[in-house]
Amino acid sequence: MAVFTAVGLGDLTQWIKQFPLGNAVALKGIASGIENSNFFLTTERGEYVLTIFENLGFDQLPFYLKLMRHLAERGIPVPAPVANDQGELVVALHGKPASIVSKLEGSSQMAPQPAHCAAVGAMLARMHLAGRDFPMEQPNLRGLGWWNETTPKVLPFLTAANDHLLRAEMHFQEAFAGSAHYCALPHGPVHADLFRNNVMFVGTRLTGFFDFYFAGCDTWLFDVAVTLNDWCIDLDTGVIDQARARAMLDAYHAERPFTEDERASWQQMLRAAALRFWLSRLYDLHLPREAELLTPHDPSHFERILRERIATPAPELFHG
Ligand SMILES: Nc1ncnc2c1ncn2[C@@H]1O[C@H](COP(=O)(O)OP(=O)(O)O)[C@@H](O)[C@H]1O
Ligand SMILES: N[C@@H](CCOP(=O)(O)O)C(=O)O
Repeated sequence: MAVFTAVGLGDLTQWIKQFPLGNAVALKGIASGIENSNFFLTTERGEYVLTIFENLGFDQLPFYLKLMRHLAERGIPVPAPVANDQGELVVALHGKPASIVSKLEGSSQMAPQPAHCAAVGAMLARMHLAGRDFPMEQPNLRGLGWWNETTPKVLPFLTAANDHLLRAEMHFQEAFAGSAHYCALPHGPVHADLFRNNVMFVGTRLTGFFDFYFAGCDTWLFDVAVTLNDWCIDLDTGVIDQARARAMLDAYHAERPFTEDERASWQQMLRAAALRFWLSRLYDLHLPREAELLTPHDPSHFERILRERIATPAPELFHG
């Protein structure tokens, strides 16, 4: 159950009038999701998703919603936020920030084939390019600074072997972040959490990216690494599936060619992307906040991926 704030159709009768959507005619809570209260909302104008944000505040939300609007206006299939009569994308509902976005068609593809991975790679590259002229700046709030803050908080819960792994990897990533190759990486707005459950498909047709609430400005390669570490692996072992990885990387490269600095940074970035989710899962498991993570994700999944990325050479980022 992921409706933390109860809302009924009656609550929307007056509230919805500030939006150019006509009357609300149906509202249904969405059971999946772990962070916010989400509802499918039908109005006289169509199908939408109403989200009440349980953890993010009014100050933080404009970055995410304006980024989604920016991308939608440039033809990237992402939920388009609906502005109210004051031009606001975030408005209060039951005292919490809320927004209405367009509903994407399709469903998540949890057993992707190379064709799905190619579609995700191509769209990710198009999304990066479309974000180049987005004027707002917000760092990736789950970047190196957060890793440095979080590491000492989770270390007391770790085995000796994992304590060693985390300290050693943090050391390695600090050095990587200071390298000349890293400093030359192309960057801009990134999704930063483009897992299988955050993309919609109808068959092999990609119909949308959603859940932009970890987005921020970071290297594009980090986004590729996060995405590949979820879409192109054997989930039991963390080992990269070569066919799916090749399909994703080649499709990305065809839309936005990778650079030599990215090639030189690829293995390190796959490790960084694994570390990021190992750390957040450790944090959420051992130091949970209220109204979050009803069932914490398993940190050992990303510990396994990190060990695997350290031990095994990465597939070539691009040929030639
Ligand atoms: N714009 C959208 N269009 C269609 N379905 C959506 C949309 N946004 C969310 N959903 C549905 O709601 C579910 C929960 O959304 P999600 O963003 O993952 O929630 P949370 O932020 O709470 O984790 C998704 O799995 C998806 O099925
Ligand atoms: N993808 C992250 C958790 C974020 O959850 P989401 O439902 O908001 O995508 C993980 O797997 O740790």
